[in-house]
Amino acid sequence: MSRQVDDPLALIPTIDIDDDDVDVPDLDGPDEDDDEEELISKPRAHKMAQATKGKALDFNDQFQFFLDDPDERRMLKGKDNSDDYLKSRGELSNIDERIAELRNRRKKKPKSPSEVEEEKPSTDHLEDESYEMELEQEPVADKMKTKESKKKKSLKNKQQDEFFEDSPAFSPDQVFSEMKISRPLLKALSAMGLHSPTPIQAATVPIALAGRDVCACAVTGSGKTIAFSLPILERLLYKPHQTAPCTRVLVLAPTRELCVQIHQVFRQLTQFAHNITACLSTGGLDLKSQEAALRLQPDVVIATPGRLIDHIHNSPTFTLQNIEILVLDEADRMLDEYYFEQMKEVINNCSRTRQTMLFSATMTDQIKDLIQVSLNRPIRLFIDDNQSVAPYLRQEFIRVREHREGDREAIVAALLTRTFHDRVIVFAQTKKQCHRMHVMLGLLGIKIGELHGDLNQTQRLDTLRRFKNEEIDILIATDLAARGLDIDNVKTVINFILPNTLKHYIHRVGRTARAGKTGRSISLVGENERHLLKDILKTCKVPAKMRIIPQEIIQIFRNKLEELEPDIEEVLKMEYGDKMLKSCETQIDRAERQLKQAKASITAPEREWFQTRNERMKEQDKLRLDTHSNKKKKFSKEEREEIQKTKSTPKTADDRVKFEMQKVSQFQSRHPTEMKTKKRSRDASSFKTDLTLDKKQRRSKSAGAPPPTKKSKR
Ligand SMILES: Nc1ncnc2c1ncn2[C@@H]1O[C@H](COP(=O)(O)OP(=O)(O)OP(=O)(O)O)[C@@H](O)[C@H]1O
Repeated sequence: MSRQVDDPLALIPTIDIDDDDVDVPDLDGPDEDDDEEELISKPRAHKMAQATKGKALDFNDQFQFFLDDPDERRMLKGKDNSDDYLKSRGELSNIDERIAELRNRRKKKPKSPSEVEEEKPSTDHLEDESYEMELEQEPVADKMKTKESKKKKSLKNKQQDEFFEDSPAFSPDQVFSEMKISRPLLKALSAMGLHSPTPIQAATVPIALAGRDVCACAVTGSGKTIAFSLPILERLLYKPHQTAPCTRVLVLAPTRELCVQIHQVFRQLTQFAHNITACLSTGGLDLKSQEAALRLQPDVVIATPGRLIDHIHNSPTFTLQNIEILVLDEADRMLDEYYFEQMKEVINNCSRTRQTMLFSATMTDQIKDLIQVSLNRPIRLFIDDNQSVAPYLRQEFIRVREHREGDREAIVAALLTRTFHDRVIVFAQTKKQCHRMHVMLGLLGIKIGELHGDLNQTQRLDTLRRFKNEEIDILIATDLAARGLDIDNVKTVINFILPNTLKHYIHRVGRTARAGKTGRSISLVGENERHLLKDILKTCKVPAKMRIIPQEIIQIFRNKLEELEPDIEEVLKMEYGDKMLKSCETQIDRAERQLKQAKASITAPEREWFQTRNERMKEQDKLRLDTHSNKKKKFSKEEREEIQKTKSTPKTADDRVKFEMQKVSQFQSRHPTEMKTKKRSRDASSFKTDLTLDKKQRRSKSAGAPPPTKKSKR
């Protein structure tokens, strides 16, 4: 391993990423393509484990996060959050029971030739060269372009260098006991089966302990959570609060699932340090019990931005004024989408003397703006370049030919029934497609669960729990599951469609090959996605593979899925009926509650929010990918009939893929070249001004401004 501390522009290569140096296990074995289906079967998996044995000494294969935390389950209080309640309402099991019923009905029929064929083992074919050829075919002009952009980049890097400081050298062969960490934490690490720090941990802990701001970037699954948790806990242990208890640490993360996971790591690390308290504050969990927990002034709060802002404005005793350490985990994702304004609000509410640590597996330009304004002389810890996938990830691609886009569902069905039977995450672009594939693959007899934003929090956590506990083999998810989730032993990630950007791709495939383990990603690539494929291939350190599934197999699965279509429709229709019924019941419940409150003349105080209703709706409209708006549009009779007609015509496999593609391209046109648009940089600079103003200035700014808009009623 080499270190480049004297070159301030360079990344700190704690993991050497040159092809020559990386000890990548030979996942391919002998180049016998016909044996490919064995790769995931048990004997081969064992072989893979053997092959990597001893090559990833930084990681402990045995370590696991706690899966069923009683405290988190307690948080899921109230009827919305009780498993039993949902089961009694049939919400958790209904869909799977219906699928099972329809399968039983089908089983009674004799097997069709397609079913016989479907059960035959895979004869997929793997090729190396095709994509290499593709790279060779790149026009010279492209290469020139790359050189040019490198030049620009180095200029920009120069400017950034004046801002960043470099990390002091650290020993890559350290063990935790050699670091300045207190006994209770060392004991906890040892109980978790962790003995030596990963490179990002070895680099971060001493710097963070010295109180410096940190900007860290390391590949997915490299142990970033413990990298920031350890110094935080050490500081809390070493420097207990002087006066009354108060919240001293805030960890912000983009998804509720990720917060739950970080909370679990804190609980594990504090198992021998009972005086440190950590509390979750995320949407979807019971508001009242969270308020009660926050009133106790926990040392650490782990939160998603939205719910935290709610507490800042509506929980009287809760304040961020005493925050000593702020962690922004998966910071780039939080700046995307709906979190932009909310991040501003949270950071502005934190004490200005805080230490800030920013972590991400990928860096964007927008995040660099955030770093400039919210971090103070940060130390830059870039363990890998910011476009790396995990070192032991094997990347495969399946070409979807032009005019054959409708094959995608059949291809995924073929992969899951013939080759990749368990520990697989399939990513789709939309919630609708996720749900449809749950039904479709369930009807094929696959034990599957879905994870996306249309589910309530209990359902989301329950699906995750079932997948972690291996009660289901396949998880089908949107990008909600792409960030930060650490699920043990995910063998394969399948992209039904390539995601919006390279960054999204890196995070998706980062759900496998974690903590020094091996893993595989398989992405379906159509003609429209070739530009992103090229970008991916440029970043490949290990040659990518092209998987070819024989067209006759795909056709068999297409026929099979067409046969299943009436059953899929039936399940979806039944569900729609249930949904309508449930929505009526909810409305009745709400009306009854309002009536009761009116009678008792109790009106619950309205909750405050930092934006007015109008501002919020405007922001949501701006961020929406489709043309649908919050404002109710009045349609003419003809328009209504037309909408009804398109809604009722059954969609074909091609239509569905087109819809998915449309979503991807809507995102890309909204974020051309990953948020480098003028509009976005304007947004970022406004962020800059807002953040550099101190509280007094902000108050006088809003006093001088036209009518104050912030702090509206929610
Ligand atoms: N020092 C260590 N030794 C062995 N295993 C470790 C160590 N630190 C963390 N791990 C393991 O690494 C896995 C990934 O950790 P973590 O989720 O923090 O990664 P991450 O870098 O945050 O990933 P992502 O970018 O996807 O969020 C955890 O399951 C944990 O088991």
